[in-house]
Amino acid sequence: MTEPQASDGTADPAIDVRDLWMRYGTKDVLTGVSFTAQRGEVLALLGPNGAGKSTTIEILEGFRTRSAGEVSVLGQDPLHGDEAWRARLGVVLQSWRDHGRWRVRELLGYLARFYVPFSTPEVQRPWDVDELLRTVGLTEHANLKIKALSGGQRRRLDVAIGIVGRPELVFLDEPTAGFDPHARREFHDLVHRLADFDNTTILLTTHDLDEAEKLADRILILDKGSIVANGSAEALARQMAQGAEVRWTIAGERHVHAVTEGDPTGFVRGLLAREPDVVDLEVRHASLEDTYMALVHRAETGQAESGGDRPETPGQAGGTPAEGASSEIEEVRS
Ligand SMILES: Nc1ncnc2c1ncn2[C@@H]1O[C@H](COP(=O)(O)OP(=O)(O)OP(=O)(O)O)[C@@H](O)[C@H]1O
Repeated sequence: MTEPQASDGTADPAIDVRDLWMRYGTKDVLTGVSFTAQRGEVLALLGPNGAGKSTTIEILEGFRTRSAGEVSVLGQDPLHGDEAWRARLGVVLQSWRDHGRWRVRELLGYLARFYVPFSTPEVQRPWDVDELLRTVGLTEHANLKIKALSGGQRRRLDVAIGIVGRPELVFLDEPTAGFDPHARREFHDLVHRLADFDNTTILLTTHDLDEAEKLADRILILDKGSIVANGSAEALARQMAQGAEVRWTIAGERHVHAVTEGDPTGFVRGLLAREPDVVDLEVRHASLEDTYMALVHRAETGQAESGGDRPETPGQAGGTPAEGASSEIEEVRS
């Protein structure tokens, strides 16, 4: 795919949002959101319920009029996007329940035809329907009525509908809700394929942090209308100084040590040199869930970027790296 080049020779970002504000009545739900997505990047937009994720996505899709700020999506202001611009976008909404009487292949074939006029030498539109059915794992269900599909199959169809026009940018709102683990794995492979081979830019929302960590090049955390974190899962963990936790057993006694800075390998090497009887050695890095909980907690309690108490992150049996705020701490647990 040929990418548009900016005057400085770099590719234009697929999404460029600057100081975006949204007010519903007297309530500000977005208060100065800024971020970009480069071509081929996979971004996960995370945040608690009501944080403003759907509002942000709907503004980018051109379905909602913003109160203030600058927004460019594939080089266009979404408020003025024409049909040709819309044909370059794919949208997978949280759910839609019409077309129940249509059959799967029939509906995809019908929708595919709308994209024919928007085919270009670089991007041939639409996607071949049988190939698309194979890609999303619906070949066996191609002749079923849509109302006869299971929830997960229906979600695969939603994804197929979103990408049938071979979009350059796809918005996926909680795409794998209702997927079984196998379908989820297949969907993740599809996202990687779209991003890596077709250079498709993907912005997804999810409440599944494991999914965000697996799929996203970059994670944006939105809380109470503003972006409180923007970076890879590793960068966010570093930003929160959430290092690793080393656990081991000596003579039946369990030990835990938090390494809050740098690579835990040095600590492990020293430990093994010092204690030849170590067994059951484990190194556990902070999960995205640890980091997410810490970042949202920090944003909501107004703690400063550096310093302040590090919050406890709930739901972590046996403690988290964040709890061992000092690398001097060494606990013994039996
Ligand atoms: N049309 C509307 N009119 C008034 N308030 C709205 C409207 N749509 C959303 N809101 C409010 O804006 C805030 C952000 O909602 P939004 O749906 O963008 O959040 P979200 O992050 O997508 O949440 P969730 O994770 O629950 O889907 C919420 O407080 C919501 O009540």
